[in-house]
Amino acid sequence: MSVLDEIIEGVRADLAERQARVSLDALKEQAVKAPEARDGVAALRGDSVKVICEVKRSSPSKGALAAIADPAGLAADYEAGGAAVISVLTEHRKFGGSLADLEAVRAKVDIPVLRKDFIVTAYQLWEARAYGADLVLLIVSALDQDALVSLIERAESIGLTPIVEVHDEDEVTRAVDAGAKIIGVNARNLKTLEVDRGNFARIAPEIPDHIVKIAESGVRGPHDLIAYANDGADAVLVGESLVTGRDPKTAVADLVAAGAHPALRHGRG
Ligand SMILES: O=C(O)c1ccccc1NCC(=O)[C@H](O)[C@H](O)COP(=O)(O)O
Repeated sequence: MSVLDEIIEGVRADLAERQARVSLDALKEQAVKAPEARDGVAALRGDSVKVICEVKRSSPSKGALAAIADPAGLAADYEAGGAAVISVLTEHRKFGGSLADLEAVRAKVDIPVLRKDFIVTAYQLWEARAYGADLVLLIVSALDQDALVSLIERAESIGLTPIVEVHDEDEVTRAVDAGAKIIGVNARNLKTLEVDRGNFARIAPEIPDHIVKIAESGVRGPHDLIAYANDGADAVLVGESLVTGRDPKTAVADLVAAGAHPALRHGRG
């Protein structure tokens, strides 16, 4: 069984437990009362390379990264540093996250918030909206094509912006065919956990111009952002280097400043 399969097995078990406790109708009622969704596409477009900053306590590849007792406080630091979007890992078993983290972060910041999880059912989309998410991650390799198409449509119909994650050219084709407006290319192979920053450069040319392109994983500092930007990234998604560093606000500000450099502006916006 691959790491991704193992994660999804745990996600499905936890999901079954939540579904037994909270009906879909109750979630829908909660979602109706949630603050209106913020525009995820608008937040990720523009002249500069945008920075998505992640609240990440642990990971299958690295184990414990940071305790993060106050996820909302960390998100506020990210926002003060100039983050465009906050990503909150809500998966619990491997990443130590929760829907409570998502809710607390969304209540604290004024920028869009991504529910980063392993979404396999529409119930999780309603959960995302009920707890305040503006964007959700949909991982192509975790879904068959019918499920991908239907989850993108459902997400958009309830006000969520889907980020569709790919790892190779075939998955780009599937994401584009399914109607993705934002595609994230993950440098981390979810089967081997190896990070290959060259993955973005190989795959990005296959993504049509009108689609927002995010380079996910492996950003250690401004030099990696610049490399991804030169290969066509509109945004980068950064977790580990921010949660393990000493000063997240300054680290984000450094990335944002690098992303705003006029030399990166060609062809963007
Ligand atoms: O981070 C992992 O080890 C991991 C393993 C299996 C599935 C997903 C995983 N991470 C999710 C992510 O995509 C990253 O958290 C995100 O792109 C940030 O990456 P990084 O800056 O390298 O922490």
